[in-house]
Amino acid sequence: DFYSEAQAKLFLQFYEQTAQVVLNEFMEATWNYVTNITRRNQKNMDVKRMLRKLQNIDKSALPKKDLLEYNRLLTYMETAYNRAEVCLDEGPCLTLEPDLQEIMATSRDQKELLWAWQGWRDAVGRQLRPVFEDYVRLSNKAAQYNGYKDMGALWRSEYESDTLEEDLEQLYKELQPLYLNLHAYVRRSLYRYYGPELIDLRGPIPAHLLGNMWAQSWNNILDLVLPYPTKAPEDITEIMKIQHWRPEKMFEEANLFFTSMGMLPAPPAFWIKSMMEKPADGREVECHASSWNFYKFNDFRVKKCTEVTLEDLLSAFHQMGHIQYFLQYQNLSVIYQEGASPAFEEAVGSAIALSVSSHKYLLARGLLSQPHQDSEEEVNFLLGIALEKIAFIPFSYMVDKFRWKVFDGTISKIAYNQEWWNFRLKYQGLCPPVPRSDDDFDPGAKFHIPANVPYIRYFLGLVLQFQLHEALCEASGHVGPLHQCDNYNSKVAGKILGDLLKLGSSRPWREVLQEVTGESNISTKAFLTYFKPLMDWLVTENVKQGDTLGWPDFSCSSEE
Ligand SMILES: C[C@H](NC(=O)O)C(=O)O
Ligand SMILES: [Zn+2]
Repeated sequence: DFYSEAQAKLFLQFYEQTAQVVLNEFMEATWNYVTNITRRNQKNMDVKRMLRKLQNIDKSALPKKDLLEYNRLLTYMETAYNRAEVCLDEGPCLTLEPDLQEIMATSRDQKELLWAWQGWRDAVGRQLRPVFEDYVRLSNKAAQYNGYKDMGALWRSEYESDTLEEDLEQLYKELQPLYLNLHAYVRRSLYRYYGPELIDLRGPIPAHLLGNMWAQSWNNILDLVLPYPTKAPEDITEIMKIQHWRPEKMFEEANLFFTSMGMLPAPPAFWIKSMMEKPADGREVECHASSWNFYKFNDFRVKKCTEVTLEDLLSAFHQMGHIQYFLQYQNLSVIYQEGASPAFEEAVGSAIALSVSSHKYLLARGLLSQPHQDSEEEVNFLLGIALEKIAFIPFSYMVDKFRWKVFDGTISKIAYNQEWWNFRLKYQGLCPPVPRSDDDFDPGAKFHIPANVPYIRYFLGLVLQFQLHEALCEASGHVGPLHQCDNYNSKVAGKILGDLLKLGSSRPWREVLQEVTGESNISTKAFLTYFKPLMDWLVTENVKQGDTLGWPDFSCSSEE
């Protein structure tokens, strides 16, 4: 064998020490950059980034010249995204967070929505179009240096499966009926509000009307689509503002939930070093929310430009799920300090957030005052959750299906934008509200693409979070509909979840999943159980309205 046992141990010890130091320095430098985007920090970040790349040589054994070019491109794309803004003819410029996101979430004026939607894509997408093909070329070169045919293959290898793409297609097929019924119902509601000149009842939905810059989740248009408007739910965002919630309190709420389950509290450094709000001193920062492990005892931080809304409260729980994972596995070797798979990292916080969304929890925490929900109010409630979770199914599936085809060359650079919209039509039943050209680069308007962050983890995490939630609900002794389950205070559930997270990536994810849920594969069963009452209602409603599932009229008025 290549190493004797002793030599192998020695190597791993050496690796452990150097990796831990290099990783810590890399994270510090990158943190300094994303929380204060200046030229100097950028330079510093490049060097550190190289070290990090060199350190985990398996990730990019590129020749130095290519490595420098690759890092320059990555930094350029991410910086361009973080600095992009949309300026009014006279007066202020608007940033994505919070300005443009606020418009997309709250405006009901389609002209204003179009202005924000198009302005953002003009500001950031177009700028990245020229560099993206170099990014693709160098990504594939780096992947080939590591023995993969292209970067998509390297990304997929994270899931230790030689049937990943078939398994993903199967999960998507099982969930598609939910999406088609939600899409038809929402389209009907938007037709009532915006009228036939904007909405074709047999066509795709214009992408700027769904309450989100990328139409990836539609929770912000619940008021437009409420099944029983006379039984509208209380507005939790309003209640949070009236109760003077602050970002720090939102993270404290999440921390409290984990400790109520007997799990680990966020350490002092977290509360001191995190960036929980967009700085008021004019510093340019990367607002996209993320959690950070500094590979140094108890130094874990979150970075989020938190607004006081229900959406951001749930997002704070999502981030605290990442922090809890860091805490639980921090005594493992650096090599194992990651999730069982990236999907597990994305599922933890969101699984807890399913308890937080429950009527029972929100009532107990004083965020709702109405003691119970009748069956119609439950349909309203489930639709609210569906607008976030069911709408997200096709978006989270298609982002990397698109990128895998870009990396493997099926989608050539002259077709990037056209293919992106083909995928948006095929999977989401959306179309651009204004004609697009090949100078546009709409994929570049979504953080994860310029930031080089894989996305299929969110699709798998979406399914897995319900699977974990169901297992924890069973353990905590919940009886009744899954959507009424709240695991707050359950030490039994906390023990199961804590033991899962302590393993990091030291055990194959199928084994780990089997121990917690009894199944060794990611399964849509819990997702379908959770939404069954709503699905029955949607199917009945769509039949009553005579609505067509899907979008046989395949183009928007703007594309005629
Ligand atoms: C779902 C994904 N979440 C994240 O990046 O934390 C997103 O925002 O698109
Ligand atoms: Zn995440």
